[in-house]
Amino acid sequence: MAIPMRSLEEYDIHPKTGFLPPEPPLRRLMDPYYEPWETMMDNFNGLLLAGKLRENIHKMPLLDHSKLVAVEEYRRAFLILCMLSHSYVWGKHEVASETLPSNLAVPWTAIADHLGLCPVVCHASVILWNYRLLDPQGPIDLSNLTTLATYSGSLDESWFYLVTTAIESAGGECPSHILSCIEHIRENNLDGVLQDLTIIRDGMEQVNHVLHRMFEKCDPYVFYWKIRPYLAGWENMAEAGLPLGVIYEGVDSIWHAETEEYGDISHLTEEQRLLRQYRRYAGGSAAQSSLIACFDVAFGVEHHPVGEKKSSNMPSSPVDPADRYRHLPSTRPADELDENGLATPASSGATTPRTPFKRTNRNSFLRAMRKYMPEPHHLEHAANIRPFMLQLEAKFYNDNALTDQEKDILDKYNACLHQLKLFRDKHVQIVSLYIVNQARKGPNIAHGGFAMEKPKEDSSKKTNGTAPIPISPSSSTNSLADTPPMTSPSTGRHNILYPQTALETNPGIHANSPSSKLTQLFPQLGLAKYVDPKTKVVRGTGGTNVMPFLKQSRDETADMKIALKSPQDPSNLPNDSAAADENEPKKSWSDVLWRR
Ligand code: HEM
Repeated sequence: MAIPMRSLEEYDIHPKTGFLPPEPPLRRLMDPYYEPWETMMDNFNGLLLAGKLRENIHKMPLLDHSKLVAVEEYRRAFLILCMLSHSYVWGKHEVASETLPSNLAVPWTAIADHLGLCPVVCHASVILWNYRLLDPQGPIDLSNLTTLATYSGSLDESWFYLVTTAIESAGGECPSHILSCIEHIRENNLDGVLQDLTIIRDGMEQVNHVLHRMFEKCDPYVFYWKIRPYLAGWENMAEAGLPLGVIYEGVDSIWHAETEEYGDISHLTEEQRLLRQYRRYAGGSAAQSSLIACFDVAFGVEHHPVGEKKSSNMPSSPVDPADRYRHLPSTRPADELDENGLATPASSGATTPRTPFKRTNRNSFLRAMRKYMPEPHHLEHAANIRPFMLQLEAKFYNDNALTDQEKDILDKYNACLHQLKLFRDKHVQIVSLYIVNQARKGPNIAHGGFAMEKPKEDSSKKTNGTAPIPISPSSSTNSLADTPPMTSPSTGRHNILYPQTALETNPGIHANSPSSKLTQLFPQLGLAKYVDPKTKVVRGTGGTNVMPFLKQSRDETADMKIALKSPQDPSNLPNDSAAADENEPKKSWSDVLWRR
């Protein structure tokens, strides 16, 4: 018997807006109890700029999340805590903080648990729950959107988020039609299937149209050097001084005598207890978009570990043995130690939340990203559309008897895949421009692109052409002025200002930091590298080797197209992937180039 489908509500899908909530997110928590958070948000960019954010956060009370009622309030609170916490950890020209104070960590973790998320910035917080309509009656598109919060206060950052919000809106009708398509397949309602696929294809075309607009108002330089650093999480961040992640104060240190947890930890040393407070999370990435993941699930796109599968369009490269994402990483470094203090491979995945994954997605990075999507959005439970298309293909070859309507359905399925492939084509170009090029070129000027007065030169201390570090005395105890430099002059001063962008592989661990002691005790933890020093291969949010990964993902999408070849016509043997797709445009030069 067929398993009944979950309802749209259970997936938290709206028929028109998809994964975006149908009403714009709350602009403010109205309960005066939460005023300390909202007041911080009123002054957020200013405090960060003035170097006063951390000290003001220290003065904030620890608020009880349980006074939040509606899910909209939880989402607003989550956005606030994402903004404050990432700014707290990364600062502005401050040393990254290994500790998140309890007044952020405790409510953030509880709210994340409530929403089925991890306490770290994610796509849902900055894209789905971070917009306002200029005209409340107007559409959710780029002519009518503005953001509620940004880290940098820049229009480029707003545009980066809003393009992505507008993508979610443009494809908003697709998720409900994916579910109805599956329902229509079960009912053998082929008119319905064709209609659903047509709507999905049109939505995807709109998605691609919006993605092209990223270039208009988001400057790649600003993105890479001023925005992306704040979206970084604390996984694979040894170079930034966070080899073990961040200590969530008060979260994993509250032990209740009546729970088994208490018995578990009573024998632990102080260091082991400290280690248990560290959490490691990937940062925010649109790879956490439920919409794109839902297309993959619907069309049965198979993703593999990078390099593992030879795609028809790409030479196979060896699986990168240094890629942390060959296994699902644990979010707590302590989980990687067995009782003897030895590291064990992290095979189990997230501690928050646990999700069963469908086998079509064998790429661990993409699977890991699922735990940064709101839990109801996981469509893995739903059957996908592909098995029906494979049935049609088999019918064609066995009986040579597809009806015109069945052929139309296959064509539409291919057309949807083609749109997804076009999306990934354009995305590869974007990443090349916004990340790879920026990382390779480095900042305009060595100290991070800031114009500043050249100090009087002391010829005896000249450092091979790099400008001095622009640090003014600050009241912050964590200011860079107080600490020894993290890099030698030859490795580039910008890494001191933007440690998240560091290309070299020396762990930037500070003397006397909690992690410096712990990494001596547990040297096997926390020193993962994210750039190959020889090739300078740039890795993404989670240590993925970005370009091979994204190109493989694009090719895996194209490979799913089902081309019907006439068995009578030998010139039409498989491999002519364009033949089945009436919508396949002529290859552009960039297409040809990207394929090389
Ligand atoms: C300036 C714009 C963008 C940049 C620089 C960018 C960068 C990246 C990077 C570096 C990755 C690799 C994984 C990671 O490290 O997180 C990635 C993956 C991904 N991004 Fe983007 N991205 C951008 C915009 C978007 C937008 C607007 C979307 C739409 C929702 C999107 C969807 C995805 C998806 C779905 C993946 C996973 C790989 C795949 O499914 O093929 N990205 N992106």
